Amino acid sequence: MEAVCNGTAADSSKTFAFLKLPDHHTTQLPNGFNSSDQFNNRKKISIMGSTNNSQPKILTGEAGYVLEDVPHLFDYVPDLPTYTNPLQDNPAYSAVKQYFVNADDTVPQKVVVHASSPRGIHFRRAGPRQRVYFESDDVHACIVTCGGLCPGLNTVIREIVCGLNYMYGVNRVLGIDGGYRGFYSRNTISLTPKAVNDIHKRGGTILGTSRGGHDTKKIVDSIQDRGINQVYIIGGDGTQRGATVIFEEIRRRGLKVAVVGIPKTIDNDIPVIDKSFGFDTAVEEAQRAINAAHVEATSIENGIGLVKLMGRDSGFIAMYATLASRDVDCCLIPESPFYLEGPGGLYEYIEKRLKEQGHMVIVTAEGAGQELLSHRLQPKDQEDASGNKLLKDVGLWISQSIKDHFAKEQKMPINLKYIDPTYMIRAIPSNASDNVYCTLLAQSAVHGAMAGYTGFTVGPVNGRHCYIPFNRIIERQNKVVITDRMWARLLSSTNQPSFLTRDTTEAKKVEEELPTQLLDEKSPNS
Ligand SMILES: Nc1ncnc2c1ncn2[C@@H]1O[C@H](COP(=O)(O)OP(=O)(O)O)[C@@H](O)[C@H]1O
Ligand SMILES: O=P(O)(O)OC[C@H]1O[C@](O)(COP(=O)(O)O)[C@@H](O)[C@@H]1O
Ligand SMILES: [Mg+2]
Repeated sequence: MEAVCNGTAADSSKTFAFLKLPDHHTTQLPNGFNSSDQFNNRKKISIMGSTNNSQPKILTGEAGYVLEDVPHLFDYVPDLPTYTNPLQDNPAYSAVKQYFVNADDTVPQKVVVHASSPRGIHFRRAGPRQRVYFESDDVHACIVTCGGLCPGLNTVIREIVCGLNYMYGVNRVLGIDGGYRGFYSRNTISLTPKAVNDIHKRGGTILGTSRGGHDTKKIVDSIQDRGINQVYIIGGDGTQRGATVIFEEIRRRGLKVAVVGIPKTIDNDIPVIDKSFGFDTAVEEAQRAINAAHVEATSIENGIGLVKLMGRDSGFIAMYATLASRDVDCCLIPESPFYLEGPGGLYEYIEKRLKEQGHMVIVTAEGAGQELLSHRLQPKDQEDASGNKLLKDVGLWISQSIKDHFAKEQKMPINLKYIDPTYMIRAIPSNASDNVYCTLLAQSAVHGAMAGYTGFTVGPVNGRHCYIPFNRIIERQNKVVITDRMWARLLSSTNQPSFLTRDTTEAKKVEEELPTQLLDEKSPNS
């Protein structure tokens, strides 16, 4: 490959721009975007952020244009050579009109606009670049999977290995065994296209996973000792937090190591991206549990089928599974507080439904109603090894509460069947659409690392894959907004009460708290 040496932030002319945008720090940044792969129309753009610390890298342009950019290796490694991208000689790409994404391509976060709207926040478009910052023979990549299982993990692993090999001729890829702690306490696995050929057909992760055990210093020591220069980290919100501190430590040490996050969350609680891999599969598989609950409920007098689905803080799986099924009479999610007793409560609704149709199906997300049972079942505030709050089993609690209520004064004989398919759902392989999605995620991740970007998570924003800075991924959780039309669609489909009637002050509080968070964002469920 032909090597060209670029100037870097360190040796560029020091132009500083001071700007203030809502929700971001005002910082100063040397105007170091002197790579051919950066903005060509640089004159129009002011830069905010910092190239050598962990402040967001924000560029602003005309008409309210804002680019929330991702770090690049040349931000802190001086005199980096670049190479021609081997993709241009790849037969698979020979018929493609434009191999490489335009260096100026960015993707808007907000697609619904008015004539007078500012252009708003954008992210750098993912894809292959004309020049790469690694020579194929020099790449030594590693892949790690952390957190809970999710359909599609093996597909992402497979496609990173195959993408690196088939597109960039990279032969050295290590699998880290058993999550973050595997960096320093376990053996590694050599990953070749042959070794990963069939793994997408299996659930789980061939690398193993774990919670807890994140020791940043030991992890980066291990990366440095092994000579790894591309780190692909697949995991949820906790994992992306871990990836952020690994990236910061790598930058502090001045290492030429690209750190790339691939978002994994079965319950879709990662913000900014359209949706996470495994989510479609989970919604589809949840139908089997809901169908079983429906069959049980309709086969017996006053049958109630209750299904608990994943979703600690975000009720997307429950909401979409309910909307997809049409057999569900009531969906309970963490974002929408509910109550049992009195007018407008769950008991009243159950009684009404049983009288009307003789059966009913209830779907609850695992995080729903936690405030109602916070003082029951388990001693309070237990955590898993990663520090996630352990939830009480809302399914068991609701089952018992409903049974007790209808048994009281022999009110009404009911037959309740409780189904918890959590681990059966998350252990299956991904479905066809998630498999395609995983391929795009993995290939976008590989293109980004080869192009020298680092400290980013990859994911689709309004259908286009983007490089999103870590801070945007970890700053908040994606949640169902119950004042959006999607939740209204659900309420009108199930005819369940909104549970906002008991106490108008409670209702008002919910309204005040929830809608504003997404006003400036694309709401994924609107
Ligand atoms: N704030 C954090 N800093 C560093 N590592 C973290 C942080 N939060 C979680 N982790 C690590 O990330 C890994 C996965 O986190 P976890 O919350 O269990 O799953 P998920 O990534 O699916 O949310 C664990 O090894 C955990 O130690
Ligand atoms: O029993 P485990 O392995 O801790 O996993 C249970 C948790 O994993 C999940 O499926 C996913 O959680 P993460 O996104 O944090 O991995 C949750 O819905 C559930 O509470
Ligand atoms: Mg998590």
